Amino acid sequence: MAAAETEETWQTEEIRETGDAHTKSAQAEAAQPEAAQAAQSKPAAASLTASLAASLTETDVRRAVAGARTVVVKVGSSSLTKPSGHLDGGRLDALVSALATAAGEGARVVLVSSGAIAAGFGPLGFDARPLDVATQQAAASVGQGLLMARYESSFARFGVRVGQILITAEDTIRAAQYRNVQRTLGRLLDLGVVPIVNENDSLASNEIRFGDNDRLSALVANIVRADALVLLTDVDALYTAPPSQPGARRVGFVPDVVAALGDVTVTGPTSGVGTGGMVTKLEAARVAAVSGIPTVLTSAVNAGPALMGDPVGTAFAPVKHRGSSRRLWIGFAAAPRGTLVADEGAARAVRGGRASLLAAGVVEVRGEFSAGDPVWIDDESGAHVARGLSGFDSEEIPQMLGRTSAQLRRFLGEEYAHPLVHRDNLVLV
Ligand SMILES: Nc1ncnc2c1ncn2[C@@H]1O[C@H](COP(=O)(O)OP(=O)(O)O)[C@@H](O)[C@H]1O
Ligand SMILES: N[C@@H](CCC(=O)OP(=O)(O)O)C(=O)O
Repeated sequence: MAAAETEETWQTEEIRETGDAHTKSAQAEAAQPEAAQAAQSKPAAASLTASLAASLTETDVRRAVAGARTVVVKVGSSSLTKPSGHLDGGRLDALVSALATAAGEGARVVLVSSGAIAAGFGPLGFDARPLDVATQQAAASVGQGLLMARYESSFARFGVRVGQILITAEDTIRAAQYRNVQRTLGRLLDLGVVPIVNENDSLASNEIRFGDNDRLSALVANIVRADALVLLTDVDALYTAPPSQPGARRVGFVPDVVAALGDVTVTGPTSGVGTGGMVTKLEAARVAAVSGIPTVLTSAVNAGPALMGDPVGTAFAPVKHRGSSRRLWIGFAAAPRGTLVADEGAARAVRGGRASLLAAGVVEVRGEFSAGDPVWIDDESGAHVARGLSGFDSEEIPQMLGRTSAQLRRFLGEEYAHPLVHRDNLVLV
């Protein structure tokens, strides 16, 4: 690696408000007339800025990781597999040794493991990672089984049991299914099992999928209320530019990942088997940071030292505030399926962070979606205001537009007298 020697630390500048509405409390009054909503809405910016003030030092972050009661560790395909499309058992065993040691010391460990596709294409006779979705899904189906078999035997060396959890974005954005995932993960941890999580690649449809396990790991960290997130990859740390570029400097500590995003050059995967590259790892660190979770990013061979709090890789400070975990899922988990266009008053009320989106303030519906699907809420100029879960199927909505709750009740029935998007189901963007 041509990375240079100088270690760099970003100083915390004034924290910018970046549209991280996922951190904003939108516990709001029930839907009200627009004027009342606007009058009661308090600007969230001041409290948001205060809550985003990152104040932890690198030592604090390292200590938090070492002392984490619950830790989520994500490992990438390139750290577990060979370019030929087969598992690299030796590297997998080394990772498991580090995780089992942490578990043996009392940590509740969740492993988010990539590698299903990368471990499956070789046994299927392909020379390189397949490009078409159907073959990727077939490879994942084969590779996931191989991966779990190897994890089971490797953890068994330490008397540790593992459990497989395959998640689709679709399974988890709805409240009931989200709680189901949360409950299963919690119970596995209570039973002393190491849950091994991956996206359900064989079944996830392309339109609605995480696509990368970096973001998934941050969301899982949120769902299990982890105390730390460790991202393991094939590079020892974050650099100011892709490490192959001359002059790239290693970054030891990032006090404010939001500000840092503008200061580093990152690219997608370079390994041929990874999917998101450094772009999605920074996104994961950002999601973790706004969830109040410290993150360390380093290479898989550094898993043990990272978990012990040694100064390896890059440490990312969290912000103080821990947002609602379910809101994060709404904000990050899935691509919106359609759009509800809000009029000026409704857009203002929603932006205020305290209002549901009522049919009375919606002028247009676009796209085809079902109740519970994620949708954009746009203003009339086309700017995104929020993401939310629709309360109705798209085909039901046109007859509701512009009508008050009383009119909806009278003309369409009680079941229609509800917000199109309830305030608990939306996040500002
Ligand atoms: N600024 C950067 N600092 C460090 N690595 C970077 C940067 N920009 C791009 N990368 C690349 O990101 C790669 C890791 O991403 P990826 O291949 O998706 O790994 P994984 O399979 O572990 O998810 C590294 O090998 C590195 O080449
Ligand atoms: N879910 C996919 C991996 C997706 C992914 O994020 O891969 P990577 O960039 O290697 O962490 C698989 O198991 O093949």
